[in-house]
Amino acid sequence: MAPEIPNPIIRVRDITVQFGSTRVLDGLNLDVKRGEILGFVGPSGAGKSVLTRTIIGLVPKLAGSIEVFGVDLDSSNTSQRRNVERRWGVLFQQGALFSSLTVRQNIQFPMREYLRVSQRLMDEITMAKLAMVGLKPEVAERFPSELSGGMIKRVALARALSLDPDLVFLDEPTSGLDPIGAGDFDELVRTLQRTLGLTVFMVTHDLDSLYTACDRIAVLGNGKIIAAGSIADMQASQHPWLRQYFHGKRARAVMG
Ligand SMILES: Nc1ncnc2c1ncn2[C@@H]1O[C@H](COP(=O)(O)OP(=O)(O)OP(=O)(O)O)[C@@H](O)[C@H]1O
Repeated sequence: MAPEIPNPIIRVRDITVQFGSTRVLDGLNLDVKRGEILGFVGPSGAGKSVLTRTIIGLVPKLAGSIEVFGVDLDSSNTSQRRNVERRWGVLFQQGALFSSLTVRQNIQFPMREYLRVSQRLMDEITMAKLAMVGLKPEVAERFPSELSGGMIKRVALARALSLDPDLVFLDEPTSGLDPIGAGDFDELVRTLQRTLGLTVFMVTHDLDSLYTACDRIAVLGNGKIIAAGSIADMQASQHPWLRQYFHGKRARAVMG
């Protein structure tokens, strides 16, 4: 386990998650620092999405505690929990936009849930968010089926940013994008993190993202964090999975 971080934005302690008799997370501990982009990696099926969904409350845990912004999510009341939820945004795997809603309606979805503002103000915020993620205003009236994969990711990011969050969860944001599209997306996330002071929890398989966008990396294996640190720490690790991942053929291609 990596050393504890003072006043982390997310503090996960001894989390255990099980489906039937299959234990996916097994006493996992993790801290996420304020203002960092944490890249969360690990073998396919290790439980990266499960941890993300457990932190945001979509998957029940068997044991352990989760604090976000210093609030223990189990002992908080409904209004405290809503206050925490209002301060995070989520980009789910595959973008997960509502297919029957336009881009504008998708981006306004969290606003309707959490804000009490006029339609006109919501429309103004929507246009600002579209510009923020590099999309033209006319995209607002399109449906998800009329967008490219890269545009869908950008709209999903705009939706995640709709409530001006302090923290965003990105679950494989560059999956399905070509290398140029993925590189552009990483750069966008980096720029937004710097300009908005965001903390970013990013599940990824993309080595380029780890090198170009992430400040720190945490690796999941056998239900626990097996390593956490900088890219240099990962490269120096003797753990077999890390050696394969950071020194294998794909890594050599990324490193040139
Ligand atoms: N709701 C569920 N019910 C039963 N099993 C589940 C459920 N959600 C996830 N799992 C199982 O938990 C394990 C971890 O899944 P998860 O999607 O978190 O992996 P991952 O590390 O994100 O993988 P990938 O990198 O391939 O996306 C898998 O074996 C999956 O089948």
